[in-house]
Amino acid sequence: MTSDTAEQAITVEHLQKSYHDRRVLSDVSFDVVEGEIFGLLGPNGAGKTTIVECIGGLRRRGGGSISVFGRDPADDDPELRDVLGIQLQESALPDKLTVGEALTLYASFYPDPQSPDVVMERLGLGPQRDTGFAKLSGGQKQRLSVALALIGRPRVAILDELTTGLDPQARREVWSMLEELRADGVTLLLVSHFMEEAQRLCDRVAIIDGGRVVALDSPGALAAGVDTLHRLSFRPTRPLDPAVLQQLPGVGDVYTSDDRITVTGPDAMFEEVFVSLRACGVGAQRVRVESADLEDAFVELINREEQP
Ligand SMILES: Nc1ncnc2c1ncn2[C@@H]1O[C@H](COP(=O)(O)OP(=O)(O)OP(=O)(O)O)[C@@H](O)[C@H]1O
Repeated sequence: MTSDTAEQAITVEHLQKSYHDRRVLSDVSFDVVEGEIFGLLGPNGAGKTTIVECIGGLRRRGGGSISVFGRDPADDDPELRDVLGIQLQESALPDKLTVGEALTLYASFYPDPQSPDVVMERLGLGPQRDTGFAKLSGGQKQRLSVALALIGRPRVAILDELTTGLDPQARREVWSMLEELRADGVTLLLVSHFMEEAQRLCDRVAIIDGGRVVALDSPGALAAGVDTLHRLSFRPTRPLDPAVLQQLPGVGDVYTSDDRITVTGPDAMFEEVFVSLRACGVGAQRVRVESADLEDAFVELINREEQP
């Protein structure tokens, strides 16, 4: 967690980037405080990878400024390489290079690396120590790319869709590992499409859409922003035409799945729904009520952006 005395790990101000005259980042600003897990969320093509590649010094920005612990990634400063670990969506290594060799090689680039054995163990790659890169499964390649990003004991690690392609158990193991890293004071910048991941891990998230930051806050605060939205679901005791509920004041969506009906809307809709059910002579069984979460906030923010 962050403390009052923590310094800025990453500062991005008015970042702009175009590819062949097409503007993909128009004006992106945010900062990541030392020791926090910061998430970048957004739909496909929003510009998240471009942002992290500019921060990692892998892409030249078109405008604005970036600082990583006071260093500009555009300067190709060798000290930056020692403090920053980056795992990208698709990393390719020579087919025959084994997991053990790759980690030993990468460890040799850094002044104070972690032991390849420890990292292999932590990421469950021990059994693949002597397996060549081409023979690893998609999830094993993913674990290896995370291991390579962390081997140099970075102060800040950028992880782009690190759990995509991992099975649920491996995903949870990686989450625990990230929580341990945070406890060790490592700053983490995650790009993710998994709202559950962001909600569980991130201290703050920026939602990116169309090359801009459309919201930035803690997952809880973003969810609270759409907290007027609730989801009521129940099993009707008799068949019910969903259109009856759809026309009630305040009701947003009504959908049926298996034998359940789900209705979304503000607090005030509950009474309307139950009065209407009673009027139709329909009872409600196994009633569930859920409040908005980060995913609801994400969908609402992106929809809002898409409206003319
Ligand atoms: N090398 C490139 N040349 C031209 N256009 C590119 C290049 N890389 C990315 N783009 C475009 O820039 C935009 C932003 O891409 P980017 O990969 O940063 O998005 P993203 O938010 O990471 O997407 P995703 O969630 O799908 O990974 C997209 O429209 C993409 O097509």
